[in-house]
Amino acid sequence: MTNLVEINNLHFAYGDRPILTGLTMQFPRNKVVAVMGGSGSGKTTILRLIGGLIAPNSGDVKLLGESIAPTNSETLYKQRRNMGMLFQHGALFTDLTVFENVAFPLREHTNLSEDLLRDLVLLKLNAVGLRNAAQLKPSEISGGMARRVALARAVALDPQLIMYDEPFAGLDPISMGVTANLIRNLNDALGSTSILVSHDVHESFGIADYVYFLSQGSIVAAGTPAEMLASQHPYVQQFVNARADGPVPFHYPGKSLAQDLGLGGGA
Ligand SMILES: Nc1ncnc2c1ncn2[C@@H]1O[C@H](COP(=O)(O)OP(=O)(O)OP(=O)(O)O)[C@@H](O)[C@H]1O
Repeated sequence: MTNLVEINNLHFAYGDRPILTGLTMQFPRNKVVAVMGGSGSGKTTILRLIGGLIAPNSGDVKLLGESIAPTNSETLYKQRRNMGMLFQHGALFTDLTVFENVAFPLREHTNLSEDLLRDLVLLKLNAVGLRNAAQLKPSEISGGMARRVALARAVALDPQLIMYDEPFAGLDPISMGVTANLIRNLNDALGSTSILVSHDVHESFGIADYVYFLSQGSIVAAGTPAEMLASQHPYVQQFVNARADGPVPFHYPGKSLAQDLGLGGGA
């Protein structure tokens, strides 16, 4: 099986508001795949569906050929064991040291001896350059370092799938580059598959094998970063060139301003 994750003709709505409409995507093994799209286009929703936090209305998400089972806690628990997630606001536990933050998933999911656990945690911290910060508390490290600790924690169990939601948000340019390289290197060292949700074209294109552009609930363009840079698709062009005007909507969908102000007029 070449795809670790497959999404087939998936529909999802929050209440009566459709978010994803006929979404089909593939995430091949050992690849870093970026998912890009305007604010509110449904990128985080895709990660939540893959993580089984929410269930599709129709269509399905498969991990290793098996449907993600949000309603079967035993199956979902096993599937989650194969996933590392770095969510947008995935903060560290502030009262635990850096070491204990990374040890947390190992303590939760395994019965490793203290010695083995210590070695594994130190290896993960070493991979993100923070072995010597193991005994510090989150309040004693920088934002970029905290992101790297969260990264070490996300890969503590050597997951086959690693999902990143806006991993570059709020980082200075150097930390951004460091984080991007880490995402690529961890993916290759672990032989895993990474899904990267990000607005940052430069960093994402620098490390991704493949890029999906999401708009209005489905994929509007996809290809390698080089293909996307050469694409004439107006949506891709607006994104890649960071233009304020274009098909990427600025307004949250709903009534027009004229309607809201009681001036009549169309949508
Ligand atoms: N729990 C929820 N209940 C209702 N609507 C929600 C919920 N979570 C998200 N939404 C809506 O679903 C849409 C898609 O949200 P999502 O977070 O997936 O977008 P996104 O592409 O990740 O956006 P951003 O880049 O701004 O983080 C948004 O319009 C949002 O308002």
